Amino acid sequence: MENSRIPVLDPGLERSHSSLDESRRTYNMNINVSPSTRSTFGSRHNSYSDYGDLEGAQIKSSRSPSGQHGSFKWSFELSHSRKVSLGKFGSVNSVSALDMIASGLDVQHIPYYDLFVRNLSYKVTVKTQEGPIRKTLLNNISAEAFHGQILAVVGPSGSGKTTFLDALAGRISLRSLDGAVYANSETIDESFKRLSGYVMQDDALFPMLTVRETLLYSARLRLPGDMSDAEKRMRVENMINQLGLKQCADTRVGNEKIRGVSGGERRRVSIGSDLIHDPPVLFLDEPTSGLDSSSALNVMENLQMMAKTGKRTVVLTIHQPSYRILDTISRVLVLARGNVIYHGFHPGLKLHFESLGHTMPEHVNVIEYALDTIEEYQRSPEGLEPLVRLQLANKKAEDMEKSNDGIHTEDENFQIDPQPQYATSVVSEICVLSSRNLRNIMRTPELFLSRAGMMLVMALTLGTLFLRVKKDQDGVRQRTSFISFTLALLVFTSVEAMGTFLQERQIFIRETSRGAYRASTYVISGALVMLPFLMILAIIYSSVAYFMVGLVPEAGPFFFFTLIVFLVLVMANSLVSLVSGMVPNFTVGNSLCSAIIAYFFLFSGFFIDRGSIPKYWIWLHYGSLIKYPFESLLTNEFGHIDGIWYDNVDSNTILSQLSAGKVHQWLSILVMLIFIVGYRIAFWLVLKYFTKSIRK
Ligand SMILES: Nc1ncnc2c1ncn2[C@@H]1O[C@H](COP(=O)(O)OP(=O)(O)OP(=O)(O)O)[C@@H](O)[C@H]1O
Repeated sequence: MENSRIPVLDPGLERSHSSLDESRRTYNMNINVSPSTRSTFGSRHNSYSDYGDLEGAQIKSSRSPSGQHGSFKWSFELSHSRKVSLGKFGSVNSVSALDMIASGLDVQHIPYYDLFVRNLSYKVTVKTQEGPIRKTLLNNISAEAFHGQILAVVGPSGSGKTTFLDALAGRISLRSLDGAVYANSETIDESFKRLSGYVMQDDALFPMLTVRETLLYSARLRLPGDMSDAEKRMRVENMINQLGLKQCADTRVGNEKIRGVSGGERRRVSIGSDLIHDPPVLFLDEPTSGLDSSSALNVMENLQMMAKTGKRTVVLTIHQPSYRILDTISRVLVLARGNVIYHGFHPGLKLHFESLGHTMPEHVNVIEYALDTIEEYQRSPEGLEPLVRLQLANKKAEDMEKSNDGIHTEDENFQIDPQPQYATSVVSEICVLSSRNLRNIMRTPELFLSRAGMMLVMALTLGTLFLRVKKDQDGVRQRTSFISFTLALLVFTSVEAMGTFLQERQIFIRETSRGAYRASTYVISGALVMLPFLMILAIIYSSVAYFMVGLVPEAGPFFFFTLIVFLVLVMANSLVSLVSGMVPNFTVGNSLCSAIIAYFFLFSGFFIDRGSIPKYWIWLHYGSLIKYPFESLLTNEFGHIDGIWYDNVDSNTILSQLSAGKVHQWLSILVMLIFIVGYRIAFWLVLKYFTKSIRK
């Protein structure tokens, strides 16, 4: 992308007088506007107050020079304290801010970002029957989005609305884009991504959490670690009020299967959880899709209010906005097949099309009319060409006018604030994510209880099949089979854990794409939360099966057996998590996991002893996650029962026949721990580098 700096206009403003009148709680300023600056006031900004963007004070009088130079007065009344917040608007504000500080005001700067898109193009390579071709998804787009306003991107289906939004939101690799996107005067980069929020079309939320809990977890992850929990809770309550969610604050979010809040409310929860950290720029992909007209209007009014009061820049895509929704939108960008058809205030659309000889019927929604006209052109032999040409001609005239007036809308004085990569520390992320995981598990006890029930049934089944084994040749075979089937059942029944991650994947992508937390803390918290549950499962299985079968009746071997069962469950869970990070859906994941586990079994040493495995397959024997628990459990059993078993065969002989000798049990545990850590690291790498929503 182009990285040139944009030239900036010397504001040419001079202050001739300023004062703070404590008794009347007013602040006054006289400003002289030089001839070279006048048109700045006449075009983009309507009055000096637009530069001020005051919060904590009420503008009393602000006389706009409206394209004239000369002197004008500006004053405001303090509402509560001496504290006022100013927008970041270049040297104009720097002059006034310094002046206000000198007069005794406590001036804060709020970061505002205006977006300037310049000649943005995006092409992808598409495979066709005739071979690969380059398809243009965005063609030379220029547009602006200002703080405090909503820019709505409209157009027929497939016109490139989502692609445009993705390009602005940093969801398309910058290397693949031609042209430039500036936030104030800086080209956007990773840092900009972190100060913007992105609300996807699908509401990826945890169905079992309530609205308040969802927003609170989002606040704890996205707001700075040094902010107190009470402040975070207050922010959540404000957000609930702002979004009109008070009625359903303690209702579960729900989804298609679980009864929860309404579609419109869910949409607002999504918006709230991406806005809780108060990003100055917000992108929303079809925030009103799937909503009835009143919910859609409600969402848009909330967004308009947020844009205005929080001075946020809102860019969203929308399909056919109603009359009332149009009132909430400041400017529109009409796209068709990746081209700009119109950019500006929506009432201007009528005039725009009239210049081509069309007449807009009375009482017709201007956007609907525009979309219908575009459809007509798309179907006509000349295609969109006349519309694109008209827009280019208008833009050229507009640019000329601006350059004659010496207007440069971008300002070099304000740059993107350096953003910390993550809001909170690793430890805090682990705590919040673990707490959220735990709450989700507790809210779905049936999942754990069914797994525990399955363990019990498995233990009883194997327990009765191998009931009270003897110390003879049959007993050796039965013990070996019991250990082997135990491992098979433990590992195969772990595959069901895959569903959890696959369900959460969209949430993970949504949250991490805006830097809510690290992939590593997600992996660690996921593993930590599972440990107590897996331990309970291991205890249930061991305490029933071990004594029914009649394995070594000593405490040491029993606890060792339980420990191995636990580690096998953890190992299988880690493997399944890794596979779930790599596959597109449960069916593929299930088949892949089953195939991997079957291979691990085949090469574990139970079916084919190590000596009989061909050399070129031996790596699979050592890579098998079953081999180590299998050998250590055999040693645990036969190593503790001395004496002759049958026909002069003792424990050592049995062990060497089964698994080439007694293994060092603690070494096996170490290897199992290495497997667990290895799978988790691989899972983290997959999440970090491959589970991204960035388009190339
Ligand atoms: N990776 C891609 N490869 C090829 N074509 C693509 C790719 N991504 C998007 N497109 C095409 O680009 C065009 C614009 O897609 P986009 O999703 O931006 O449209 P849209 O205006 O948001 O559509 P809708 O209103 O239906 O959501 C479509 O024709 C789409 O098929």
